[in-house]
Amino acid sequence: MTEKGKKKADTDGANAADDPTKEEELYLPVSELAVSEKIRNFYLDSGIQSLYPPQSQAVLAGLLDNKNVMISIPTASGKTLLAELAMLKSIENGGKALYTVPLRALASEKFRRFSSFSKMDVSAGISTGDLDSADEYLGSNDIIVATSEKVDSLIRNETRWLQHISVVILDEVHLIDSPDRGPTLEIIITKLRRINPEMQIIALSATIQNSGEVAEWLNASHVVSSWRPTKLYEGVYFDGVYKAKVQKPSLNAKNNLKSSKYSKNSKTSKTEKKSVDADKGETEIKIDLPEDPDSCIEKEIKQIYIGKLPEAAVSLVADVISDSGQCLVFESSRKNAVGFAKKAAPVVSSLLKPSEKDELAEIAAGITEGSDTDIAVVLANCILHGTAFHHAGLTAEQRETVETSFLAGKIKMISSTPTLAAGLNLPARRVIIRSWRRYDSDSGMQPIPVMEYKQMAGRAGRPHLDPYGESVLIASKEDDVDMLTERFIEAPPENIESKLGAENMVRTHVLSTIANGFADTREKLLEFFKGTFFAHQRGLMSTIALSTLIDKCLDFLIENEMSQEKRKNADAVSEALDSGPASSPFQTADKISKSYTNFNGRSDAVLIPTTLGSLVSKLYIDPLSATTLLDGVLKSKEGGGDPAVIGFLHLICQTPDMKLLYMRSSDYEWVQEFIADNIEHFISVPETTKPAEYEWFMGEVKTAVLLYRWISETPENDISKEFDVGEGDIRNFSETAGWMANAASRLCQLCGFKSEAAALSDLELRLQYGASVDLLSLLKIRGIGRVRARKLYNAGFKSKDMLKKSDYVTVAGLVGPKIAEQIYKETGMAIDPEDLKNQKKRKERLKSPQSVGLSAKIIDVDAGETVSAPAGVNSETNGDPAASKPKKTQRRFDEFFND
Ligand SMILES: Nc1ncnc2c1ncn2[C@@H]1O[C@H](COP(=O)(O)OP(=O)(O)OP(=O)(O)O)[C@@H](O)[C@H]1O
Repeated sequence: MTEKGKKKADTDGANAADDPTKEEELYLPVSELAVSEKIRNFYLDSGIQSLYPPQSQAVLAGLLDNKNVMISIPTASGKTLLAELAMLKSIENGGKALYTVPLRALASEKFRRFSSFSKMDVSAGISTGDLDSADEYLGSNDIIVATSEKVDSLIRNETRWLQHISVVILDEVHLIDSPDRGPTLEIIITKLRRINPEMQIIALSATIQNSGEVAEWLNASHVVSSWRPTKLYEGVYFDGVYKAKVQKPSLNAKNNLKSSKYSKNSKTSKTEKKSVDADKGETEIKIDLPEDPDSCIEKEIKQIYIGKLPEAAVSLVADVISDSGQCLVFESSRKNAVGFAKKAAPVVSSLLKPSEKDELAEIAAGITEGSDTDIAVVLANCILHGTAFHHAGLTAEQRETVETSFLAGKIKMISSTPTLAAGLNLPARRVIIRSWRRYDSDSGMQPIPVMEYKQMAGRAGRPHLDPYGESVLIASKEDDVDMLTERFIEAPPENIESKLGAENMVRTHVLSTIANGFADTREKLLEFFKGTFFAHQRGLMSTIALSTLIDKCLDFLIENEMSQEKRKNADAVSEALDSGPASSPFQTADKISKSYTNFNGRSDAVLIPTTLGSLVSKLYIDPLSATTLLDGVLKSKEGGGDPAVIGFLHLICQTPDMKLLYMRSSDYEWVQEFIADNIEHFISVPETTKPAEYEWFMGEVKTAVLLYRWISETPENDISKEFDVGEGDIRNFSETAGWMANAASRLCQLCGFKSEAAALSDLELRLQYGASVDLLSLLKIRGIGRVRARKLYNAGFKSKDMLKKSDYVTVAGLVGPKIAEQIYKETGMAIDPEDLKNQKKRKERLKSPQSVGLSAKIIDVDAGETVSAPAGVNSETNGDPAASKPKKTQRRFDEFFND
């Protein structure tokens, strides 16, 4: 650190961040940062000369001095850079960093970024393995990226390198508010703080109302700012007019940027003019209002007249794309997201250049190469026209293609469900929030939360690319304009609230807390939970709620033999110490406290995890799932054993860890019939006289049938149509079911139920690959997949061993050269060089001048069987680039806009 920089950090510390008069510190030069020259040069070389004002604040608040900092600043204002600086500084001091994210896709994005740190000799790893593995091999990395669920499982599996973490980054910490993910996030923070009391915590969040409360909980300096690198206009569109306001940068809510040595944009132009498209009759008026004396936020208003197409949102999309911008449209449902991408496609297509169309055709071809489902074809068709949709029903690969093609500027518009708002960094010039209401099963259509609106709106304005961003709410009547402005644009975001009070959440975390030795008495359990945000936020009230919940959960765990309660006496204490997970790195010497006090009137006893309890904790399943699975297997054994696959699948669907498909009115008849036909295969069937239970049972059966179709090799497209789900949903269902099958198998092993353990282990593999049992031997070859495995099997190659008798050309003809090479490598066979030469020649022929271009790309895939078609397809295109579309895509193209 330079002397000057050091002095500032020492003397000013966190207080400087609260002092708006110290403007010269607002744009801290990178060259003066208290990090090594190597790190400074890395950023200087990438064009970052100085820190943005909120970033400077964070540094002054102790980011580089091992202090905890809670940073609540808008999207794209440079949070990741702050996380990087804190991590690099800590690593420089001999530490190790853990970067936690809410989504796997985000983990990959961050991992890609941190991999570029190899230039500074800093290594990065990503922990995406199964939720029951310790991933010890990652310990050699300086930075490890993981989702919060994965971190929770690493703690449960007592991963050793966790003890060496010197800085943890909590990305999107406002997700503490999420009922699904929030409790786990709170618990991992609480546990990590116990494991490494000296660890620095950097919490990153979008602007939320009560970030101060989170900062207090984390004992962190608080940096809050509405400063953005690009201006964000927030407004409402009605009847051809978009009226918007922009809020000028505000630091710590009260700071006002004045001109200074480092401030670059202290004044914004008052009379900027946008180019006017005469055809559309577009004009722009901007009026600067005087400073608002209360908030010190300057307001600027603009009004744009947008050419009216029959659909307002399409006009807004066309307007921004014709001005070289890109657009994100948020919808309330998947159906609407797909519908709007289709609706906007012809208009967007008319604005594309021929070269852009060619690029899009290649991307579309990639989509149809990867999947044969109807939805993939619709997506490919949209992409050909420059639009796309994005929702959880798409596969991870499809979503990634849409995201990267949008980031590269090729796809011009994405219409998406709100999941994208909380996800990747996908900024656009204009964000349109087409549906500001969403359906709620309890209360019907309801306005979305302000925080969600702000997250969506905040995606507008790409730093370094767009001069400004615009968010647009669409009013359907004039009266709605003011209402929408007040309800969303001018409203503060809601407070975030802990969701840890739910019994199922507490149950699973009580078990893991005992299993890892974080607490061994009821009192210590309560003490542990007092370290959570739930307890911090609720204060004294939480003690009553928590002690009642903990008692209830402990009763369940003791009754189901996952924990034992031993009364205090010398034997019990030594027994507890002996029988606990002695190798746990997290247990401290004071594991068994000398003084036991009564807890809630219960006995002063030691809590010990049983072997079953420890296993359930490591398997990362709800303890209730474990009892459901074990009870089911026991019941099936009592009934003679050997249940059919559908029986096991239904058992898995009975666990609380599985999400279920909804019953539609058209489902009742066939599900009832299916139950009647297979009644003897179900391990338990509720009585029809209990309608609520029976209704639930039918949902479980419906989900089990989907899984059954998947493992019976029913094509994905057929499953999609039958159950009205996307390919991504099929993968999610089968992945969770596979995880439960694995857990069930391990539980059976523990209980000595060998044949059930083996059957469930086979089922896990089948769920993983979506294939019948006869393919299992082949499916163990990496990257082979169920379709290729079936081709090999049908050609007589029924196992790895039988493949050893094959010749390369035949195998390559069946599965394509790449996979054939992989098979040969894995089975230890050598490829005859002559065979390889012939194969290459064949490939070259396919790349002949007639085959070049899109059609070659589509046809020349690695699945050998399709390679015979290029000439026919190419002759169809007749050299016309517009006709260079995938055959399949074109075939279904006519139907595309008609439904
Ligand atoms: N001080 C800076 N000077 C110039 N560019 C910067 C600076 N800080 C960050 N950036 C750039 O701004 C862009 C957005 O930064 P970043 O991704 O860190 O924002 P973010 O707040 O993490 O966004 P999000 O909320 O979407 O995750 C990146 O391209 C980054 O390189």
